[in-house]
Amino acid sequence: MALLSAARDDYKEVCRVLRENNSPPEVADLFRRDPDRGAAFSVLQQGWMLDYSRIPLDRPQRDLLLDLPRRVQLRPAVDRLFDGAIVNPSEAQPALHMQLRGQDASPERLAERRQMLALADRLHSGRAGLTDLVHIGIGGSDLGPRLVADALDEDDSAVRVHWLSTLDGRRFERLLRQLDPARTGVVIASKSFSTEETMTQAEAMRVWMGKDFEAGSWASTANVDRAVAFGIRPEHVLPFPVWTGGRYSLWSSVGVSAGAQIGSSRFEELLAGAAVADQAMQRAPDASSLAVMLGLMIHYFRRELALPTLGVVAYEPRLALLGDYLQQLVMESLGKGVDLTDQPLAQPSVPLVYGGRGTDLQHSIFQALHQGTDTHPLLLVGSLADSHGHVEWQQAQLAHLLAQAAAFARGRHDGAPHRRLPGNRPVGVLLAERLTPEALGFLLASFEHAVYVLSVLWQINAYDQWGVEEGKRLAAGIRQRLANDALSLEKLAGFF
Ligand SMILES: O=P(O)(O)OC[C@H]1O[C@H](O)[C@H](O)[C@@H](O)[C@@H]1O
Repeated sequence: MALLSAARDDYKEVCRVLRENNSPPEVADLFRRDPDRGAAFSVLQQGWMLDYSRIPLDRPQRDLLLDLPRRVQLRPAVDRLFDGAIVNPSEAQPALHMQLRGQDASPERLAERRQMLALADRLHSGRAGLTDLVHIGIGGSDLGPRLVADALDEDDSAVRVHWLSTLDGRRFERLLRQLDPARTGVVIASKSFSTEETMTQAEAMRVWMGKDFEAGSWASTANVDRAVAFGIRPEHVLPFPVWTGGRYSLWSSVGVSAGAQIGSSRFEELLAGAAVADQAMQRAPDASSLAVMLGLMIHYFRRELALPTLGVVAYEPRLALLGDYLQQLVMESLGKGVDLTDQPLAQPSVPLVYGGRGTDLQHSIFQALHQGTDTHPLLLVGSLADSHGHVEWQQAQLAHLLAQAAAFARGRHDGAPHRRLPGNRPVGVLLAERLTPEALGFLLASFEHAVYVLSVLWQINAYDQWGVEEGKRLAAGIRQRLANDALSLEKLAGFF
C-alpha cells in the first residue's frame, strides 16, 4: 500500500508538470520541427492505427504521458482485474466479462455461449421458422448488440431484427402492425429483469403474442427466476453471470439478437477479436497497446488540457452507433465524483461523450467545433476498405476525415477574421484496415480496457452506477403521484 501511494504521489507530480507545461504547443510547429511525428505519435495493433500526432503534445510531454502506466502500476492493476479481484467495491463484485469471450472459460460459461450461439444460428438461418425478431432492452442491454448488428450486418439473415428500448407507444404500435405473432420471436434482454422500460414493453408483447408467446419468447438475463416467473420457458432462458456489468454485457447472451442478425460464425469472430484484445492487455499493459493509448489520450484531453467533452465521429458508416455505445460505456463507468476510498476527486473525471456520422456532423455541429469559442477534442474513426462496392464513396469518406483532421489541427490563419480557424484543436484519428468482426471485437474490448486504464489513473470505481439508481427510485414514487392526479401543465410547474 505504501508503495502504491508513493507511486501515486510520483504520478501526481508528473500530472502537475504536464499541466503546468500547458500552454499547449502549436501542432503545426511540432510537425514542422519533427518530420517523423506521424510515425512516432501513433500505435498500430491488430489492423487498427491510433494516430495522436495532431494533439498539442510535444515529445517531452508525450514521454511523461506514456510513462504514466508504469507510475500508477497499471500491470498489477490489470492482473487484479483478470484474476477476479473485487474491482467494484460498492457492490463487492469482480468484473470478469472477459470470460464471456475467452476460449479458456469455464465449462459453465462455454455451455451458456453454445446455447446462445445455437439460438442465434437457428434464427439467422431461418430454421426457427420466424420472419421477425423483436429485441427489447435498454442501456447495456441495447447499445452494444445494436451497434454490432448494424456494423456487421451483411443482409443475409432470415429474420428482420427490430430494437425496442425507450417507451415509445407510437413506434411500438407501428411495429406490431407489420408483424404476425405466429412468425415473430421476442428476446427480452435485461440483466435485472426488472427495468421499467423493458418490462413494460415485454408485458405488452406478451399480451399481443397471446398463445404464441411461450414458444416464441426468450430471455437474456442474470435473473433466471424472474424470467421464469414472467412466463419464459426455463429452456428459453439464456443466463449470464451477475458479475457482468450491463454495459459490458454485449459478449453474453445479451448479444443473441445481434447474433441472429449477423449469424453465429460472425458473432464468434467478434468474440475472438475481443479475446485477442484481452490477451494483448494482459501481455503488455503499456503504451504499445491501443487500449492503453486510447485511455492515455482521453486522460490527456480531460485532465491535462481540461477539456470537458469528447466527440466520437464515424467516417466508417458501419460505426454510426459507436458514439452512442461509447457514451454509455465511458460515461456510466467514469462519471464519478469520489475515488475508491469515497474521497471527493480533486480533478475532473468523465468527459461528456457524444458522436454520430462524420459527414452528417460536418453539416451540423462542425462549424461550432472549428470556429466556436470553446475547444472540443475529437476522435475521428474510419476504415480503408470498402465492403459494398462503392470504392469512391469510401475514398470520399476518408478524404473528409483527413481534411477535417487537418483543418482542426492546422487551422487557417489568412484572410478576414471571420474566415480564420484557430486550429490546434486536439484530434485523434483511429483507422481500421477493414472493419471485420474480429476488428470490431478488438476495438470494443480495447475501449473497455481503456476505461479500466482511466479508472486506475483516476482511482475510481468503473463498475457501479448509483446515480442512475437514484433517478429510477424517484421516478417510481412520482409515477404513483401522477397516477392519482389529473395532469395539467399548471400543476406540474415547479414540481419538486
Ligand atoms: O439490463 P437491465 O438490468 O435491464 O439494465 C439496463 C440498464 O439499466 C440502467 O440504466 C443501468 O445504468 C445500465 O447500466 C443498464 O444497462
